[in-house]
Amino acid sequence: MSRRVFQQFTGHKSKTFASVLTVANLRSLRRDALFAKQSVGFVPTMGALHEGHLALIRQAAKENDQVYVSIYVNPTQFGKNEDLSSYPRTWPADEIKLQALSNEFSTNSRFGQITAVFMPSTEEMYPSAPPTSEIDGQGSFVTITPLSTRLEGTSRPVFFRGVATVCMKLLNIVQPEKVYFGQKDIQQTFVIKRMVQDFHIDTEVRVGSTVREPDGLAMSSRNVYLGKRRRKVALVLLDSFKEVQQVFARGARQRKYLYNAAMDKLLMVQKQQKALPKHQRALFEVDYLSIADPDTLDELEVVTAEKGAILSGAIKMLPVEDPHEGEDTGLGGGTTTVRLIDNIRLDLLSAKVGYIP
Ligand SMILES: Nc1ncnc2c1ncn2[C@@H]1O[C@H](COP(=O)(O)OP(=O)(O)OP(=O)(O)O)[C@@H](O)[C@H]1O
Ligand SMILES: CC(C)(CO)[C@@H](O)C(=O)[O-]
Ligand code: BAL
Repeated sequence: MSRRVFQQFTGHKSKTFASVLTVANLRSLRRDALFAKQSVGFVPTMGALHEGHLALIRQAAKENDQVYVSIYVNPTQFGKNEDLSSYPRTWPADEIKLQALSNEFSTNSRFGQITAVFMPSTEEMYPSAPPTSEIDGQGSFVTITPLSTRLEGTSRPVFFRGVATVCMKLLNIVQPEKVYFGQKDIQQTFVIKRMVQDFHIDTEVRVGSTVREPDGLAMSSRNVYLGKRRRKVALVLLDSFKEVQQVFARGARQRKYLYNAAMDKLLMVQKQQKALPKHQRALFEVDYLSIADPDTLDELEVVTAEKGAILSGAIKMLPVEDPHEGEDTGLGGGTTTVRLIDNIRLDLLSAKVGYIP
């Protein structure tokens, strides 16, 4: 929807943001901001915007004069058999959400303005060579090891190389005072912080809390693939974290007790689902469960009450079996495996009241 049509549709007088396609144009805007002594906060995304993204943009607008958002589905972070081609691309809906936010900010002097939405082409982002997703592919890459090789990196071996590479490019282009990432992708925040530190990038990394659906499921652009049946079972990962919170609140500190509390829950629900007829069940596989140091993301053998831990994991919701006529199987008809990640901060205070931080 064009901006004019949007205004007619909503009756709002919109504050305009520039949709920027090239590095040169983005840099020119950035120079204007610098000369005007306006601070810039930057929110990188892959689009298909939801409340998680909007919360990061709100945080950026509270802390900066100007907000730049990027929408770019970065090919190098997708493995060869991952969902690059089917990743949701929803620009008209994204534009409406950004415009609504922009209007909200323009009526409140405590908020900065969304100034630019950067939507580069792949030729613009990878100027000298076509991007590759091969593990041993050639190209100009940023690798942050060993952090990138564990947890998410085990299942997605090129993922963090792609993320670090594209974020390095984006940070070089935007040069924001602050850059915003979501806690939902916790390992990504560690990789980016390490990159910023090790390459002396002049920006502050800010991490926004995970935004959840009313029942607790972490919002994710990929949730649209789930459909009703898998959506119900998808909560099992968070439920397994709640089991860990309970045993931690009761005094368990050793990894094996904490780990087993989560795993028992996951295996129990898996068994229940397997026992159901094919047309009713939603099967899933556990990819990993991690209980890690909140400062380093190294796995912990013992979790102390003082320090706590980051509890994270990933499950794969397998394709919907025997869908019945008219069943809501989600975008893609239930044929795709949907990989879900989540994490919580495990600490005594929140464990005692079962709060999900
Ligand atoms: N539920 C959420 N709460 C807070 N931040 C989020 C949430 N979901 C995503 N983000 C953050 O938004 C930024 C852009 O993420 P991205 O565009 O990949 O969306 P996504 O929902 O994570 O999609 P995906 O399905 O690929 O996981 C990242 O910093 C990510 O951590
Ligand atoms: C940070 C990011 C935009 C890089 O492509 C992506 O990994 C994401 O959306 O989390
Ligand atoms: N939110 C992380 C982007 C990805 O899963 O590819």
